[in-house]
Amino acid sequence: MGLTCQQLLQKHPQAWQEATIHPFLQECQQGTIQPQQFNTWLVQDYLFVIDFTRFLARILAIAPPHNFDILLAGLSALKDELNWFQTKAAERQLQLNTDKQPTCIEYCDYMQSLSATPYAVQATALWAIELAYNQGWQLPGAMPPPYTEFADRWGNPDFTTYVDFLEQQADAALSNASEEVQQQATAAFLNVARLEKDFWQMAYTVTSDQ
Ligand SMILES: Cc1ncc(C[n+]2csc(CCO)c2C)c(N)n1
Repeated sequence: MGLTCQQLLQKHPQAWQEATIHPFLQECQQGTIQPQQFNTWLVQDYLFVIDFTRFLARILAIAPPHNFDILLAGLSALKDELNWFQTKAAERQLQLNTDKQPTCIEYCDYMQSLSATPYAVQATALWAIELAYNQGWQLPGAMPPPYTEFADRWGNPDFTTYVDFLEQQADAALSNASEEVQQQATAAFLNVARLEKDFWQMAYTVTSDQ
């Protein structure tokens, strides 16, 4: 019996809710988030996306060629994404040349460690990481400025379509995976969910000098 991404969501609703529903996002939607907390998240997410770019490049290196279209689209979108983070940070006068916080380090180390796992596991993790932002920024509903463009960037229908393609690719890789690989994919999904929750929380626990 194969494993699918939808089964992971159905079997672990609590873990996934905690990854995608957080006071940070609700306060963005209400316009009540403290700028210092938002800025902490923004800088750390930029540092995360740099490592995510390397993670995606390593996935491309082991992907079957028929998955290249989607993965290359994702990689080339990251060029704009990183530039956009730099623009947002400059607008807020934030220093991007900053140390990673422990949660950001843990998440980046985790993505690095996934390179030792089979493609099906990495494709599942990639889908979960992107879905977390797609749903997280979509679920609260329309956000007021200056958060509108953040919510639109990751909640928009084109990004949802991209995440759907990632799901299809992960499902295809999982469909002929052994029991052991399916267990690894489940563990990856749960790790991503936990790290996403911790990443939102990081904005509150860290006293930022931003
Ligand atoms: C902690 C954290 N988790 C997931 C994402 C999602 N994400 C990673 S790269 C990227 C750009 C398009 O592929 C997006 C949306 C994030 N940014 N930060």
